Amino acid sequence: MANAEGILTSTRYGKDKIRVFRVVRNGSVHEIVEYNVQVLLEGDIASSYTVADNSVVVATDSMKNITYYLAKVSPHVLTPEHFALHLGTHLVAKYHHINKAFVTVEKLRWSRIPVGAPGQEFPHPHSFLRDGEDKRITAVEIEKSTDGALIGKVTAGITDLLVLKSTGSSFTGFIRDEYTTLVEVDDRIFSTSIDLSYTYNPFTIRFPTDEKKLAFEVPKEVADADDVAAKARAATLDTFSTDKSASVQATLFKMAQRIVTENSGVQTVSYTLPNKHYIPVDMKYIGMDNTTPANAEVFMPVAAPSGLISATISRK
Ligand SMILES: O=c1[nH]c(=O)c2[nH]c(=O)[nH]c2[nH]1
Repeated sequence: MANAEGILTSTRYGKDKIRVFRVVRNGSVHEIVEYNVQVLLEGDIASSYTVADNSVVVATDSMKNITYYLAKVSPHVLTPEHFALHLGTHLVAKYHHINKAFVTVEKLRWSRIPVGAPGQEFPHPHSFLRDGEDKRITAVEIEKSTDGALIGKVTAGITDLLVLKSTGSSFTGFIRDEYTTLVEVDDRIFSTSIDLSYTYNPFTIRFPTDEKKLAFEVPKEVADADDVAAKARAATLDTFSTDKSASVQATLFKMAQRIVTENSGVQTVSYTLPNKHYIPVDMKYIGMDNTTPANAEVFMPVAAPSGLISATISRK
C-alpha cells in the first residue's frame, strides 16, 4: 500500500460474552453454574491483520465451540478459576502458533432456594434463585515460556456488590479551605458498589501431552480458589458492616488487610469503591431539622457525581 506509515505493534483477538450454563448431576442433587466467558489469544497472527492471511486464524466461533466443549468435559467446570485455566491451557497447547491465552469468567449468583416448614427449611437440591447482582470474577493468563512450560497467572474477585450502612460512618478532619463546602459529620450513610480483585503468585502448569491436549491438573497455588473467594466475600462484608468507618479509604484498607491475612496464597488485593452519596434533604423550608446527623432521616440518593476511592495492598 502506498504511503503506509503504520506498523502493527500488538494484536489480540477472541470471543466475548460467551454465555454458558452447566448442570452437574450428583443423583438428585444438582450443582449449577452460569458464566459469561471471554477468550482472547495472542501469537503469530500478525499476517492476518497485515496481509489478510486467514490461515493463522482460529475462528472466534471455534473459540466459542471450544468453550462449550470444555464446559462439557472439564472436571473443573464448577470453579471459575480452574475452568478458565483449563480452557486457556487447552488453547495454547492445541495451537502451536498461539502463545498466550487470556480467559475471563464472570460467575452469576444462583443459590439454592430454602424450602420446607418455618424453622425446618433446607436448601432445595435443584431449585435456585438469583440472590444478588454481584458476580464472582476471574481473569487468567496462560503463556508458553521458551522451554515449553506454561506460566499461569490468576486474578480473582467480585464486581457490583452493592452495600449500604445507615450508621457507623463518619468523615471529619479533611482539608478546609476556600473550596470547602462539605460539613464534617460524625454519622452518615455509607454506600458503595464493591469491586474487588486479588492476585495469586504466578505458577507453572504442566504442558498437556495427550493427543487431545485436554490433560490438566489444578496447580496447588490455586487449589483452594473457591475457599479463598468465599473468605474474601465474607471478610469484605463483615468489615464493611462492623468497621467504625473514618472514611472510605480507611475501611478499604481494613478489608484488604483481612484478605491478605486470611489467605496466604493472595499476593495483592485491590478495591475500587465509589462513594455513593446520600444527601440529607434540607427541610428548613417547612421549619424541620433534617440535616443535623441525629435528625437526618430523609435523604436524596445521588447517582452522580460519586467519590471514587481505590487502592492496592500488597503482601510485605
Ligand atoms: O470517605 C470519604 N473519603 C473522601 O475522600 C471524601 N471526600 C468527600 O467529599 N467525602 C468523602 N468521604
